[in-house]
Amino acid sequence: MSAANKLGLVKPITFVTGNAKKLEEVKTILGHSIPFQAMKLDLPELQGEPEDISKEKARIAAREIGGPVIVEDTCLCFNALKGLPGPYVKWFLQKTGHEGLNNLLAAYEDKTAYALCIFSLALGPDCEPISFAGRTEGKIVPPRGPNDFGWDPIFQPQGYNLTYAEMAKEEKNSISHRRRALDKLREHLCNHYSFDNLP
Ligand SMILES: O=c1nc[nH]c2c1ncn2[C@H]1C[C@H](O)[C@@H](COP(=O)(O)OP(=O)(O)OP(=O)(O)O)O1
Ligand SMILES: [Mg+2]
Repeated sequence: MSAANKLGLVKPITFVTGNAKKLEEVKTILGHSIPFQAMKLDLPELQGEPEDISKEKARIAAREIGGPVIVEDTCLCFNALKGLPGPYVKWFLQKTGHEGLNNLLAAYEDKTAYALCIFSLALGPDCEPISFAGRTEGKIVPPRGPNDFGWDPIFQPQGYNLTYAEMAKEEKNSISHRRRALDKLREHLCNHYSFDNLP
């Protein structure tokens, strides 16, 4: 789409999340490529398929903010468990910790897993959200590395001997589920919108 056909955004996009670590990564990955502001809100933890959850989160956030929003929902999916715990990993982590997540796989040979991040963009309360998914393959291992962010210590991406937690931040951000989803979101936004009219 040529520059003339791009829609000029007049309201800044708000990234809505209650998770400071997510925000830190999103800021680092997007840099100044997309102007956005952040709003800390605890959105409901929904049930269902990952993309439906992310879209519904965006609808709720757009109603709360009354303008353009992005949200994301992150899943940790175990292949032996057909994708579970998936979107429910937050509760498994909170209640059973890294050990409990490892134990879930004790009965299975297959320790492979993937990290899935689905961003959804809603331009306003009455707009249908669009989603952008990023996925990184790996396996579940006993925890190694600093316990800074969620399940990072137990996820070892394919092709690496390090867990996400052991990797330098730039290295995680270069291959992560979040990075891959944000690459798609950034491309979509840059192709369709201009940010020149923003206050
Ligand atoms: O890169 C990551 N590395 C390690 N752990 C991660 C990552 N990304 C999310 N996580 C954790 C946070 C939460 O325990 C669960 C996702 O749940 P999820 O609902 O998407 O996140 P949240 O409630 O913390 O923030 P939000 O307000 O954006 O919903 O996985
Ligand atoms: Mg959440």
